[in-house]
Amino acid sequence: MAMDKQDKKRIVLKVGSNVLTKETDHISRGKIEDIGRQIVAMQDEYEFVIVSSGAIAVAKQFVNLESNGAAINVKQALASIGQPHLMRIFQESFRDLGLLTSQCLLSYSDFERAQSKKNIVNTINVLLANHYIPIINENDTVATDEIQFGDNDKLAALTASLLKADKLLIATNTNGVYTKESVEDNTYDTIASVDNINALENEIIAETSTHGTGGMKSKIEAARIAQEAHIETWVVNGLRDNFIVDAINEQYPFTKIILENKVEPIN
Ligand SMILES: Nc1ncnc2c1ncn2[C@@H]1O[C@H](COP(=O)(O)OP(=O)(O)O)[C@@H](O)[C@H]1O
Ligand SMILES: N[C@@H](CCC(=O)OP(=O)(O)O)C(=O)O
Repeated sequence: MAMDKQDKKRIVLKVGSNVLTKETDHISRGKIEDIGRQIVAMQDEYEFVIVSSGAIAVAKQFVNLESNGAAINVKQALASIGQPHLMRIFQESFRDLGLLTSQCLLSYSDFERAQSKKNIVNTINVLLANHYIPIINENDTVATDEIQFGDNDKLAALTASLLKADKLLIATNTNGVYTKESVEDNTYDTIASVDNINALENEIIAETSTHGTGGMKSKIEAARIAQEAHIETWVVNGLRDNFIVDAINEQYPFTKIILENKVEPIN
């Protein structure tokens, strides 16, 4: 039996540049189709809001900007060039699967103004009620480096908390957060479930991947914001096919950052 809209679980899914490029120099249509197919498979039970990076990565495949200006402004210009291409790829790929898309560009300062917050919630609720999938990115042109340009992990967490999401999924290029020791000896053991964010922070090494911006640090900071809003965060491996459905069915290792003092049931 199909569920009422109100009964659907709301997932905010953040996809990083590395996932969208599958760690290459090009945006992967195949990955965007993989995300779309999973949304179709789950749409009776879940509604999705996507926070997508990739504007800079997509622009880099077309242009090499000449500039003596600050590196941040070059990135902002690249984002401006890449964003419409990124949206076109989402729109075309999702349309072929029968999914409707929309674009929302948000800034951190929008989350500090009551009226803006109200408008974000109301707009996104209208979109979802009409079966449009909101695809959010930071409004990179107006972003400033003081507020950490390029940290879509935090943007996704603020969005999840504003929209009262049931879960925040951060898709990256690892099987979640690995223990520091296992990274150092190349065995890569995933921390399956954790409620203590301070302890988790100690596992991070200062490293980002080829296209990545915030590294694991910004994902854990995002999880802290989500946890404060009583939302569980899952750090999942977006490079795998079917990574959302398989995470829900616990078919590969990933990290759950659960609410504080919540004891996980023993299977
Ligand atoms: N403990 C850890 N476990 C897993 N990845 C880690 C850890 N510490 C740092 N990292 C780094 O964080 C990267 C993911 O973040 P990032 O490069 O910003 O990717 P994204 O584009 O998905 O946001 C990993 O590829 C890895 O290099
Ligand atoms: N807004 C930028 C992305 C910044 C960002 O957070 O990147 P990532 O670490 O890959 O999630 C873009 O669209 O390229």
